[in-house]
Amino acid sequence: MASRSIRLAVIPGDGIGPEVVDEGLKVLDAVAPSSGLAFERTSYDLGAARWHRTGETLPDSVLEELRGQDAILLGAVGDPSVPSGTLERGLLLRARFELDHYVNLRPVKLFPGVSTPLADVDPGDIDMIVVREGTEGPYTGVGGVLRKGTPHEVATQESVNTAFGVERVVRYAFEQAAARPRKKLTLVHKDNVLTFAGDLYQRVLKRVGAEYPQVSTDYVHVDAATMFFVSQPQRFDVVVTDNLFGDIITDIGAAIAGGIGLAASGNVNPDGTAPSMFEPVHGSAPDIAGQGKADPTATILSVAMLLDHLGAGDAARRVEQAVSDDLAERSGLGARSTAQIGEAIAKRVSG
Ligand SMILES: NC(=O)c1ccc[n+]([C@@H]2O[C@H](COP(=O)([O-])OP(=O)(O)OC[C@H]3O[C@@H](n4cnc5c(N)ncnc54)[C@H](O)[C@@H]3O)[C@@H](O)[C@H]2O)c1
Ligand SMILES: CC(C)[C@H](C(=O)O)[C@@H](O)C(=O)O
Ligand SMILES: [Mg+2]
Repeated sequence: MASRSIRLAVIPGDGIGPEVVDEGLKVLDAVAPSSGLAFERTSYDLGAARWHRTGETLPDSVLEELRGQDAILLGAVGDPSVPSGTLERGLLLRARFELDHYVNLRPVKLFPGVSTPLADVDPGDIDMIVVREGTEGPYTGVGGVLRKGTPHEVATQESVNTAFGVERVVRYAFEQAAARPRKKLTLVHKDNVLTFAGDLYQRVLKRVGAEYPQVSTDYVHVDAATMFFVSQPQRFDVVVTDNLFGDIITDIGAAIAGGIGLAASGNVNPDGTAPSMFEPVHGSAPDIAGQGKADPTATILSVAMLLDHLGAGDAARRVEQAVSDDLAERSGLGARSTAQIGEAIAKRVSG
């Protein structure tokens, strides 16, 4: 069978980013020959080291190169030696915004044999997808500061929500819900306080929902959602929420599903006007960087999402199965290094 050629951009980034990406690529190399895809990889030197050297975060020329790729795999960005926000906004958010990643897809699933801090959880109780809006909300950078450094300083950070932006992400979430057995979509917001944005989300949910009579909908305030994630995770099937709420609840989602080292994500451009970008939910973890302690599983599961996105569903399922088998045996294996976990999963995929 002739393989379809895929241009894959790899952005290892900072801290544990390069360590976990190495393992993700080992697994990709193991599955690629039987995936129907042939990957041509280009690695991009972006992150703290480049910023120190050149002052650049994501130069226009690199952004244009990224646009020409079919998909992107990213490790993590951010480093204590760089002012907070410089790389997060200048590199990661710039890529998400410029490449119109309006869906930030974050599955929250407890794999068999993985321990969760929650008591009395049955298999299947933690199995949801968070559809986080990716290009709007409080993330756009609208706002500013007056009288900085004085006792009268005023800092504003506005949440931008457009009918266009809300409708497209809500519609995507309905499509996800319609394709799942439970067919349930929960809007998570804070419409009792953020009345303008919350009301827009509510009206769009109702209007678009009329086209999906088979999907049941409900609404949970974000503060209550943080509680229900921990006390009744089985309430949730597909969740749609804004950019900031989605950021916060998916770290909780990671914690209930076995830890941040297992949480995968895709920054998806569903219209295909630019490449989608896959990355673990976690950050650069400076506290453990360079020690071989990082769990590469989140990145490996992000590789599975990347394969799925590229139409290689069978290969994606094989990677997920290999991860699931590895996780099922993990508790008996003692501590393993980043590379040992990656190699064990790659071996399962190959053989
Ligand atoms: N997508 C991204 O690139 C991304 C996401 C989150 C945070 N960040 C950035 O990363 C830096 C650190 O942020 P933070 O400390 O809030 O979040 P973090 O996710 O990097 O780390 C939080 C905690 O989780 C642990 N952890 C994270 N990933 C792990 C893994 N794979 N295996 C084992 N343990 C893991 C860390 O050791 C740390 O104790 C900051 O600069 C932040 O802005 C980047
Ligand atoms: C680093 C930061 C910009 C990012 C976000 O807030 O989206 C991160 O926390 C994430 O969850 O991917
Ligand atoms: Mg986050």
